[in-house]
Amino acid sequence: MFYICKVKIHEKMMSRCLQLGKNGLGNTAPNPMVGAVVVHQGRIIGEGATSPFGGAHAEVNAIASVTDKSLLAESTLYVALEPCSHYGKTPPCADLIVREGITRVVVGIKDPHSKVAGKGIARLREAGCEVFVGVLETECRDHFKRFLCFQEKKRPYIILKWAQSSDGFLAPDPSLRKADAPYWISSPASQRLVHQWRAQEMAILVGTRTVMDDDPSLTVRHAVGKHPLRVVIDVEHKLPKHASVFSDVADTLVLVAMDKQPQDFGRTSFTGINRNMELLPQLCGILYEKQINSIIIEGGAYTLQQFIDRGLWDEARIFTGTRAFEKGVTAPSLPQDKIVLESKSGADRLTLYYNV
Ligand SMILES: NC(=O)C1=CN([C@@H]2O[C@H](COP(=O)(O)OP(=O)(O)OC[C@H]3O[C@@H](n4cnc5c(N)ncnc54)[C@H](OP(=O)(O)O)[C@@H]3O)[C@@H](O)[C@H]2O)C=CC1
Ligand SMILES: Nc1c(N[C@@H]2O[C@H](COP(=O)(O)O)[C@@H](O)[C@H]2O)[nH]c(=O)[nH]c1=O
Ligand SMILES: [Zn+2]
Repeated sequence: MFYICKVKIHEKMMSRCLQLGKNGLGNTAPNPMVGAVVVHQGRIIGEGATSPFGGAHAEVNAIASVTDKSLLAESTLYVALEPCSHYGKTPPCADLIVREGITRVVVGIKDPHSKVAGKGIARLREAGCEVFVGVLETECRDHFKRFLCFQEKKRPYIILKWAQSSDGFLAPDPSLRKADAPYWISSPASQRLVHQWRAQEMAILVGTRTVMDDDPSLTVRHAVGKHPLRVVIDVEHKLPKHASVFSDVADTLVLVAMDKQPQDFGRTSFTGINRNMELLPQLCGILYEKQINSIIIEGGAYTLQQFIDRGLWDEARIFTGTRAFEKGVTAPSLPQDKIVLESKSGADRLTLYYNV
C-alpha cells in the first residue's frame, strides 16, 4: 500500500517537473529543458526549470527557490534528467545537491550526453545519496526528444511540415498563382500554429525552388518567440540576394557547392557542400557541428521527399485544406502506418506522423 502511494507521488512530482521544463521550449536549446522540484514531507517547497541557454540548470533554480534551506537534508529532489557532473557553462549540479545535503534524488531518465552518461548518478551515490532512476520514462523521452535525438543520433530532431490540397497537391498549377508569394492552402489558424512551431525549433529549412516560387520569410511573425536559423539549399548559387530569406531580421545559412564560394553578407553565411556526395548527411553533419538540435523542414515536395526516402525524419505534421487543385505540385508521400493522430486546425485536417 505504502509502495503504491509512493509510486503515485513519484509520478505526480515527475509530471510537475515536465510541466516546468516545457516553459523552456524554444529558449534553452541546445540545452535540454529540464524541470526540478524539491519535496519535503509530500509538499513542494522549491521549483525550478532550466534558464535560457547559458544560464542556470533546473536543479540550481529549484534549490535556490527553497526559503528554508534547513529542510533540504530531509527533502527529495525530483528532476526529469540526470543531474550533470561536469563543468560546462555552469558547475556540476550533482556537486551542488551533495553540498546542500540532499540525500534522496528521483531522476526521470539518464542523460546520454557523453560528459554525463551515468556519472551524475554515480557521483550522488558515492556521496551517500539514495538515487531512484526511471519515473515516467516514456513521457520524459518524449519531452527530451530533441536533446536525445541529437545526443544519440548525432543529428537534429527533424520535423517535416507541409500543407496540401484535399486532393494531395502542395501547390496549384503555376497559371493559377501569383509569382513570388506562397499560395496559402491552410487556414489562418494553422498559419499561426506554424509560427508557434517555428519558434520552438532551432532551425527551419526549404529547398531552392520554394525560395524562387514563394519568396518566403521563414520568420516568426504570428507568434511570440525567437526566429529559427533559416537554412536554404542553393547548391548552384542561383538565388537572388534580395530574396526575403536573406533579410537581416534573422540569421540564414546557405548550403552551396564548394566550387562556388560566395561572400557572406549581412546575417547570411554560406557553407560549402561537396556536390559529389549526398547532401542530407552533409547537412546533418553541418547542423550537428553548429549544435542545432532541431529543425523544421517546410518544403517543397522534392526536398521533403528526400528526407522521407532516406528515413531522415522524426515527425511529420500535415495540414490538409478544403480545396481541390486537380493538378499542380504533388505532395510528398509518407508511409501510412506511421499516422498517430488526426485532429482539426481551423478548417484544416491536421495529421501527425511519428517515424518510430
Ligand atoms: N504547401 C506547402 O506546404 C508548400 C508548398 N511549396 C510549393 O512547392 C513548390 C516547390 O517545391 P519543389 O518544386 O518540390 O522544390 P523544392 O523547394 O523542394 O526545391 C527543390 C530544389 O532544391 C534543390 N535541392 C533540394 N534538395 C537537394 C539536394 N539534396 N541536392 C541538391 N539540390 C537540392 C534543387 O535545386 P536545383 O536543382 O535548382 O539546384 C531542387 O531542384 C513551390 O511551388 C512552392 O510554392 C513549398 C513549400 C511548402
Ligand atoms: N503554402 C503554405 C505553406 N507554405 C510554406 O510557408 C512558407 C512561407 O513562409 P512565410 O513567408 O514566412 O510566411 C512557404 O515558402 C512554404 O514553405 N505553409 C503552410 O503552413 N500552409 C500553406 O498553405
Ligand atoms: Zn546541471
